[in-house]
Amino acid sequence: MFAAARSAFSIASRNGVRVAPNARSLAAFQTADKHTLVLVRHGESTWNLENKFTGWVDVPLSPKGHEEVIEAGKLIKEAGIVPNVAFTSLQKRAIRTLWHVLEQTDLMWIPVTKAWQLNERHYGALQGLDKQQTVDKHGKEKVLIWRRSYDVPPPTVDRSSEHHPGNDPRYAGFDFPDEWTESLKTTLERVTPYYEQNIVPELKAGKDVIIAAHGNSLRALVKHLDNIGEDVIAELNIPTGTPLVYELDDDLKPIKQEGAFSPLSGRYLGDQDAIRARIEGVKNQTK
Ligand SMILES: O=C(O)[C@@H](CO)OP(=O)(O)O
Repeated sequence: MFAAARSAFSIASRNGVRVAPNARSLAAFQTADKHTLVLVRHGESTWNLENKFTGWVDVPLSPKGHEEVIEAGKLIKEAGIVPNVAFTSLQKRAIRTLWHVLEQTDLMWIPVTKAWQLNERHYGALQGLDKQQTVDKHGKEKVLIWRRSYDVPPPTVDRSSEHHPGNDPRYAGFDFPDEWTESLKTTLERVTPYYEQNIVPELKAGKDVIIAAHGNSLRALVKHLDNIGEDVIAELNIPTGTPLVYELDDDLKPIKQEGAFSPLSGRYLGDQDAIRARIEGVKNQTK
């Protein structure tokens, strides 16, 4: 939405005041404009720094990660983007990322929803292992298949493992299989329904949305948004702490942005060379 109209719309809604004088002007509000969806992968975590498979292990941001996402918040503010609602995972590296962004944009008051469906992909029995040592043990090809193939999951953990979600109180009330791990495909199978059922209604209601999440949960989401093929998504890496801005049309289909890195339609905010270097860094975690 146009900034002024958007803020009038959201302030009036917030105060419970009737916003649009009649249904026709409300429709005009909603059709004359684009919907903005901002995706942010968390900043560098302590285990990104140590090069360990992380998945659902709840590690914090590193000092550099904090800096990255403070900068991400500033970039969102400078771009004039004013999200109305926010979503994140149950993991502190993404939650803290969102907090920094909302602080920098002076939007700490907007509604925030946390959902496990936006978590990082569960890395099964690889969680906690050093990525390079895993390459040395199993070979580069095998590890690349575990990291980036669409549907080959890493080895599972069972209920006796500290990494099984059944042993973590935050997942109480959710029923996970005894043998648990996730591929990008199964990650997509929980991210996409969550997006459709919980985030799409917000976008359709005229809200602009920010999602702070993870490398692989966001790979799943952009695969869905941009209809990216299984082979192509294997090559796609998402940099830490870098806002990725989608503009969606009335059917919530992405509108290709100028400067978008193919195959994405959204554009990254910030120094484009530095972003390319960050993407390369993610790729090279297993050389
Ligand atoms: O370890 C992880 O959970 C993820 C993201 O940090 O790693 P990768 O990029 O190897 O999928």
